Amino acid sequence: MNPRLTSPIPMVLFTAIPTLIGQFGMLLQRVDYKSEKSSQPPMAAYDYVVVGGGSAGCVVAARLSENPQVSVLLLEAGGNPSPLSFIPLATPFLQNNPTTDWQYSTTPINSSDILLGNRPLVWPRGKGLGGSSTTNYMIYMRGNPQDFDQWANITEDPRWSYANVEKYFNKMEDYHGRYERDGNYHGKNGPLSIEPLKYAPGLENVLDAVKEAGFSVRDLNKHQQEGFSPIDFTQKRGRRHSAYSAYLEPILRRRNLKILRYSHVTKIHLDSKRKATGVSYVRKGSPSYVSAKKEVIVCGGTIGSAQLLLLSGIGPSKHLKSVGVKPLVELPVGRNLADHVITLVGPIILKQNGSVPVSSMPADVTFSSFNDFAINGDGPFTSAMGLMVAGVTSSSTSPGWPNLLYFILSLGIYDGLGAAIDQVYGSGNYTKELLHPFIGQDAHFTVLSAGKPKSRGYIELLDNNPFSKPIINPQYYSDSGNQDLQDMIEGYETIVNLYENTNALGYKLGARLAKIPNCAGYELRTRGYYECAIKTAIRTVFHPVGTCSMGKIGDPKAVVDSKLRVIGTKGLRVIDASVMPEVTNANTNAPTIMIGELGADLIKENFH
Ligand SMILES: Cc1cc2nc3c(=O)[nH]c(=O)nc-3n(C[C@H](O)[C@H](O)[C@H](O)COP(=O)(O)OP(=O)(O)OC[C@H]3O[C@@H](n4cnc5c(N)ncnc54)[C@H](O)[C@@H]3O)c2cc1C
Repeated sequence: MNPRLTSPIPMVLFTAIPTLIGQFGMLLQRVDYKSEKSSQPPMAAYDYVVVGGGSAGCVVAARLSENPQVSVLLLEAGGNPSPLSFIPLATPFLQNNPTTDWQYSTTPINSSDILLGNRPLVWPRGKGLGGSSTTNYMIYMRGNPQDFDQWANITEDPRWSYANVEKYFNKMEDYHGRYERDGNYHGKNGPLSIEPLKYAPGLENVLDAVKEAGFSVRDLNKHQQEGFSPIDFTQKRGRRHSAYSAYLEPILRRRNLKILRYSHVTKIHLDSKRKATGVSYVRKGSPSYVSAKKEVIVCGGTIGSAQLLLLSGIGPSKHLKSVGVKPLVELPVGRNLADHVITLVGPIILKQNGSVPVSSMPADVTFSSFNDFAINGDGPFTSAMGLMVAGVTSSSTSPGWPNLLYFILSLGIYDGLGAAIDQVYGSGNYTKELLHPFIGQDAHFTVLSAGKPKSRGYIELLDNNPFSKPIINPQYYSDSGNQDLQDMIEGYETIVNLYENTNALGYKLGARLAKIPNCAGYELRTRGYYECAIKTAIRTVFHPVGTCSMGKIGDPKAVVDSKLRVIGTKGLRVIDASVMPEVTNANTNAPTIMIGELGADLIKENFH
């Protein structure tokens, strides 16, 4: 037993934290809601109307309004980022929280051999300025160069090749990460601050094991190749640095940029020539309309953008008719939904007869660690869920192009950890019960993800009410060749070897994978066991993309062209994660911000 994990903080108090944070968040939001009064009412028309102030929307609004000659309106359904969002340690409490999150869930994942079967999965999406970049885990990863070359192939537009998008990554970065001294590969002086991992008990053991297992420890953002690395985060002085902090906060007083919060856009209006003329929105309960003189730019994210296009009559006509929306433009909106499905490998119990350094939220929350955070931007408060190492490897089907993604978490098991994980995923009491026998033990977990999944899901409208949550069916593991599952099994084996068959972790720390009760019938460390474990707790790592995919005209999957213009319309673009035709083998915030930068340049081509 590790005494740090059976903290002196009474558990009743600790497990009450999510509720307290929820109540506090509600209070803050009430104040923020009341404060949303425009000193000047919005104008009747703007050159550009941007819908959604998330990762991409903040970039687009900021870059377009750099030109004082153009007027820009940004409409965001939520409010300002919650003050809690700046504290990385509080990240898990921002999800599934009505003040910061849309609280979407999927259709029930139904398969008889899935323990979480017939249960919808929680699908968090950030609500408010900064969007999901204000609620995410801040991991900074560009993706593999081949991921972007794949987009260039699909669109037949070299703008999306890595050779071209690299300059946009450099433009957005103010890089002070782990590899700062490693040449000029990263951008400096861009708006988005990137810092190295600051709190990671047990990191050296993992890095030693990685090398023993034959992998390199290398910068995964430098022409991504197989390997592992301590994670770089979008933080500034240890605080979250979201798209809001990076792009909008510094320009809030710009005169040609109007931001309206608590403004939910309900419809895009198209004239008889399919030109976008403006949008309807509901601001603090009151309906309104605003005209767009040049363009409407939809940045509502993978769910929000698809939903808004569908509500506006852009999508599969059969579906639109079935929910009472008049079809105007036939496009596969909402289809081609790709996401990084995950399994949580663990708990991996470390050293049975003594303790090793691991992070533990109750023990980490001390006055002195808070001070360290407030004054130095350092210490446990900079850490979200004990995240410390990321990795990418190639399965046997994808040599030379990594298609598996790993995140290693140092997380000792305290009473309340299982409930915190269940809160994030909406997985009932599954994790709480799984971890209960191990309370007080040092542990790691690995989030293992199919980084280049073949399975595709869809988003549809439930009805024609813009405030109804859409139907989300991710259809994980539905690919015809069963490739996603086979890749995940290989990834599982990689992690078990890393922990159990290396000196640094297996021998010195006695790392052992704990068995999942649901898979008791399978021998541990067999493919049968891995398959059972993977299917037992299917979850997301929150990277849905592709519902407004870009492609060349005539491509049956394409919703926007390579300039991100909605096909068959005028004056209407989508710029956000939904346009990725294939997900990158990486977290999706960095590529989405890059899409915002490149997309803004595409619009600027028409400035003169
Ligand atoms: C819990 C979580 C953890 C994640 N962790 C990471 C991570 O560690 N690293 C990483 O790189 N990526 C991570 N991601 C993914 C990444 O944050 C997203 O891919 C990225 O933020 C998507 O950006 P976006 O602009 O497409 O959408 P969003 O950032 O979600 O922005 C969409 C915005 O539009 C607004 N909106 C939607 N509909 C409307 C409407 N009708 N009217 C007005 N406004 C509207 C929303 O409120 C929101 O502000 C995570 C995501 C989540 C949810």
